[in-house]
Amino acid sequence: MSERLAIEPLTREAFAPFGDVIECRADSIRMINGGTTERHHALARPEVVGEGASVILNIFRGQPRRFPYSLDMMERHPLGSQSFSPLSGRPYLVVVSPDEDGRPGRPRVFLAGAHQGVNYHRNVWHHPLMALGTVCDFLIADREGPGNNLEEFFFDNPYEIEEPTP
Ligand SMILES: NC(=O)N[C@@H](O)C(=O)O
Ligand code: NI
Repeated sequence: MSERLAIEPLTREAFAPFGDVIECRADSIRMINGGTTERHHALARPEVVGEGASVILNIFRGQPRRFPYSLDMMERHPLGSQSFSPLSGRPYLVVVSPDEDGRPGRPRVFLAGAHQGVNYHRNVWHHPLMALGTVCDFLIADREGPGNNLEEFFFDNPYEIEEPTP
C-alpha cells in the first residue's frame, strides 16, 4: 500500500525552502511605461553555474498526468535553477522534497494556480512537470551548458497522489 501524499495550496511561505513563487504581489510592483504597466520586479532569479552556461527560455507542452498517480521518482538539477510559468490558464501540481543526505526526503505536493509560476532553486529535488486535465504549455527558464545537469532518484516505495479536487 503506497503512502498517500496530501495536496497543499501553493504559497510563497510554504514553498520558500524550495524556491520562489512567481506571482503578482503588492510589494513587488513598480509602475512603468507612464503608469500604464505594473512591473512585478525580480520575483525570481534564474541561476546557472559553470563555464559556458547560460539561461535559456523554453516551452514545455505537457501531457496531463493520470490519477491516482504513483510518484516513484524525483530529480534535481545541480548546475542550475528551473522555473515553470503556466501559459494555458490551468492549475498544475508542483512536487518537491527536502534533501536528506543526498536523497529526497518525504515529498510535498502543492496545487499551483494558473496565475502562479514556480522557480526551483538550483539542486532542489522536484518531480518533472505535472500538467492537469489537458495538454498544457509552460514557459521554462533553465540552463544550457556543459556538464550533467540532471540527477534522478527512484523510491523503493512509491508514494500515491490522488486526483486534485478543483
Ligand atoms: N527534463 C526536463 O527538462 N524537464 C524536467 O527537468 C522537469 O522538471 O520537468
Ligand atoms: Ni526538472
